[in-house]
Amino acid sequence: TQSTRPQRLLHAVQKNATKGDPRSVVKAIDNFCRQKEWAMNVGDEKGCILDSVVSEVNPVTVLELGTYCGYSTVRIASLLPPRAKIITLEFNPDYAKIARQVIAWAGLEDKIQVVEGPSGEWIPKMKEQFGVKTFDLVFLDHWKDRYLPDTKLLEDCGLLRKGTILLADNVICPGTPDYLEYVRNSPRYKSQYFKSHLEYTKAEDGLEKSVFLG
Ligand SMILES: CCCNc1ncnc2c1ncn2[C@@H]1O[C@H](/C=C/CNC(=O)c2cc(-c3ccc(F)cc3)cc(O)c2O)[C@H](C)[C@H]1O
Ligand SMILES: [Mg+2]
Repeated sequence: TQSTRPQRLLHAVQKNATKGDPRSVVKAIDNFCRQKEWAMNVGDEKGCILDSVVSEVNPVTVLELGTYCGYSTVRIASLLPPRAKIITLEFNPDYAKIARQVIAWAGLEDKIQVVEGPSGEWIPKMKEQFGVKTFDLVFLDHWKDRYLPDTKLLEDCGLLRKGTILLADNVICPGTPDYLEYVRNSPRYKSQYFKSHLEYTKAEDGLEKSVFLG
């Protein structure tokens, strides 16, 4: 039977990346997407902005919405201090399966918890199921029309604290207009746009970094 693109991406990692070396996993995926098949990873250009935000925040508890193949999960986890953790939500079991294998190849299983299921169900359970008090950093990269409802859900569940950083991918392409309007106009956020390009292309895209003010 025909393989899927995520399966081919995983094989490229297993073929070209060094087991236990997260940055070589990131490189192998970027090379695969540049040379073989485009895939919707945050990519190397926006990835550098992601790296700088993660390094600046130095988070202990991270939430990622939308794991896909685990590219940004590995990229973030590779920069986390020893006891820090990232919980990543993925509701498609096939993608979750691929992501777990990419994460295993990077040797980052101890820092990453892949949770299978929809964000709407799991966000309200974060405290009781995973002992999360609040998140230091949230990376939004799932369906674009879910950024706003899930942000409001995070607020309502008390999972954001004064200073929590929300970092959102694709605010230009494909675009998240309702989310942008909210974080840029709400008195509860201080928002900043990082202009970049859609992964592996010359099209404009960017990341929106928003600080929750409490
Ligand atoms: C109701 C469930 C919500 N809760 C959920 N809970 C858990 N997991 C969820 C939820 N909603 C979705 N997911 C998972 O997250 C992933 C979804 C990722 C979506 N990403 C894009 O659509 C995109 C498109 C382009 C793009 C740009 C230009 C183009 F021409 C083509 C494509 C670029 C980009 O960087 C992009 O990130 C994964 C596929 C999906 O199973
Ligand atoms: Mg994206």
